[in-house]
Amino acid sequence: MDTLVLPPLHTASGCVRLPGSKSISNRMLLLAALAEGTTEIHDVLVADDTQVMLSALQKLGVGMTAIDDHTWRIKGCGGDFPVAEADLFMGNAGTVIRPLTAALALSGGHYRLSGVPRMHERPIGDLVDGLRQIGADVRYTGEAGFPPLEIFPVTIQLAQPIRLRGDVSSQFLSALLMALPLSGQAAVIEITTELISQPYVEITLNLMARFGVKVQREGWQRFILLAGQRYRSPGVLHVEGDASSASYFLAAGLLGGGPVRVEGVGKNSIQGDVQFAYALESLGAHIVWGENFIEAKAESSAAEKIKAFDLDLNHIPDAAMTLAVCALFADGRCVLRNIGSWRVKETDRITAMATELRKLGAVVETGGDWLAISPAPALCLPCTPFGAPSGTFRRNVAIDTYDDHRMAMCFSLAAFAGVSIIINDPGCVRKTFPGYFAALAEISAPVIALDGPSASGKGTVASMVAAQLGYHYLDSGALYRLTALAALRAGVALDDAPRVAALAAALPARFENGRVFLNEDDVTDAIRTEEASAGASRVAVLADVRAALLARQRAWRRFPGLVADGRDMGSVVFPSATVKVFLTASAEARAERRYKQLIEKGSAANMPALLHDLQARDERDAQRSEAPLRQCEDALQVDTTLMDIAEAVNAVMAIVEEKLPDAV
Ligand SMILES: Nc1ncnc2c1ncn2[C@@H]1O[C@H](COP(=O)(O)OP(=O)(O)O)[C@@H](O)[C@H]1O
Ligand SMILES: Nc1ccn([C@H]2C[C@H](O)[C@@H](COP(=O)(O)OP(=O)(O)O)O2)c(=O)n1
Repeated sequence: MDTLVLPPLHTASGCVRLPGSKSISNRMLLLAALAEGTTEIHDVLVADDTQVMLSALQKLGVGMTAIDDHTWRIKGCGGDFPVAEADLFMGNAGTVIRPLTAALALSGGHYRLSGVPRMHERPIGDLVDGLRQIGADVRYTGEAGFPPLEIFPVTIQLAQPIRLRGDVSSQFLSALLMALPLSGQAAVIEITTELISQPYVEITLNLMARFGVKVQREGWQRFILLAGQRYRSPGVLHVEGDASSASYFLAAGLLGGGPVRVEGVGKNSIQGDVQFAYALESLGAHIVWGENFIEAKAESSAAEKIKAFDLDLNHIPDAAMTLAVCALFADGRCVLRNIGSWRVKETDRITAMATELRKLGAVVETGGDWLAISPAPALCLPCTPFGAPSGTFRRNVAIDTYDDHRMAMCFSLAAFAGVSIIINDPGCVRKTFPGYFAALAEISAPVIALDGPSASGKGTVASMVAAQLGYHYLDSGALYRLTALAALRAGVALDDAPRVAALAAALPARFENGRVFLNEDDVTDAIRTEEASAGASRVAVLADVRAALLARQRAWRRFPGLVADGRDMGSVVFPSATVKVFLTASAEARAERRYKQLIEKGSAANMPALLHDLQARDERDAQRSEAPLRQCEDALQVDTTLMDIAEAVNAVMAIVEEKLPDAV
């Protein structure tokens, strides 16, 4: 089994672009297929659960074109699927099997629906009961009440109101609501129990309205559809970012100090899970709401724990899992209430959560629909950006994830206790967020930033420190050199900012085993020539070029950590770096090093000319308006004039040991 070792995490800050919402993506894809006309859907989530929907619709003969990875053009079939008989694989995607079962039951075809073994343990009886009341012929081919299912063609009768339970999953109601307009008849649904997870039903009603179908609702008990309503394509739609996925990063903003901003959801989101931000506020987070972002940071910078909570979380069952892990950091017993739906999700989440939290040392009590978590006294930690005593937390615990993406994602937050955590089968996040760990690393993986002038030894020292720690290494200067080389080769003037920036943004660069490639061309030596060095220094003054390279540099921040060298690593690219070193040496010492380097390579070298060039480059790097070379206030200086390489490495390692003791 694959495992991922997360390093101890201490701080989190930065910005995360969220993947598209799963709930919205799958509803929009289905409604577009059921509509008349063509719909273009942008920002669709690319993950297992949406792939299940796309594959099923494709198999049903719906006309679909991928414009790019995240954009689909769907030619609606008005509910008349061109393929009238099919076997459809539903994986473990509840947001696919429930609505498709209802839509297919009303479509007049013959279909078989099955999924992974866990899907065959997840109840669907309430929906089937609802469908049978209107004459649908849906049969269980395994155990009664559970998939797999077989659906036969019938004539639908909507004379009586449909009586439906709403206390196991709100998806049964969403599924019926989305399917009923296919009948063209008037319909009434009466909910016979409490309706859980109501905000998800609101998403359904909202999206149906965008496709032209209005549902009248009397409280959460009665839903009325007038006759003759048909879905019509609204043209172009955009999927919001996933609010459940946002919860991990917002929680990281609290546990790791923040601020952490998630982009793609905001104050006008139609997803109920944005309410998680209010829950987090009650734990001590400071939240800022924007049109298209939410930002979280710890309210206080003093050493304190997060506040214990007792919350009814029925409205945010998915994001609530994130709160369960936050409870490890609380100042007392925390209670999560009204979360019975956890029992029928990807796994029995109440049992799974309790088992894994106990491994970390928490005392956990469970009930049918609740969970109480008391951090063991040893776990009552101060919020970590302010110095958690990591010796008190169980370290290197291996967390089982039960093929449940949310178990993997929420338990990653336990690393903010300042201990390493092992995530078993981390790949299960592919269900809704394949890039989750990369995104978490970009805001939280430890960074050691080494800045300084040319030939101070940055590259040599940074790569050796990275090797000692097992960290990744970013030679940011190489990106400027590659940009200059690409421009020289393409005949683009080095001061033509827009064109050089375009080259920088699309740089087909690869770093492999110490070699550097532009496309398939090994340019390791070519970027070190004097021409490329002078060119790099010229393109580095262009603001557009620096902006174009920013995201690329930040993407190097991966687990277990990064050593980055350059001119602005600590000031601009990684301002939250845990360790910042300014490496320097006298101009004479640096010129002498370059001289030796050239002689060793067998190149001609002239000491006075080298010194002159180096001073000119220092001047240009220091005087430019964009990210000039300077020592940050929070950087420690290491002057290597009188040090050899080993001494310089030791000097930097001594700083690392003090600032990042658990890395060494
Ligand atoms: N402390 C040092 N003492 C002597 N030579 C050094 C030292 N640090 C680096 N060098 C040598 O100086 C040259 C330039 O070092 P490099 O790491 O490329 O500097 P930078 O990345 O700062 O431009 C290399 O040949 C390297 O071996
Ligand atoms: N983060 C960075 C890294 C390099 N640069 C500029 C500074 C130099 O002129 C070029 C090449 O950088 P590099 O570190 O490879 O150069 P030296 O080895 O220090 O001579 O790019 C920058 O502006 N910002």
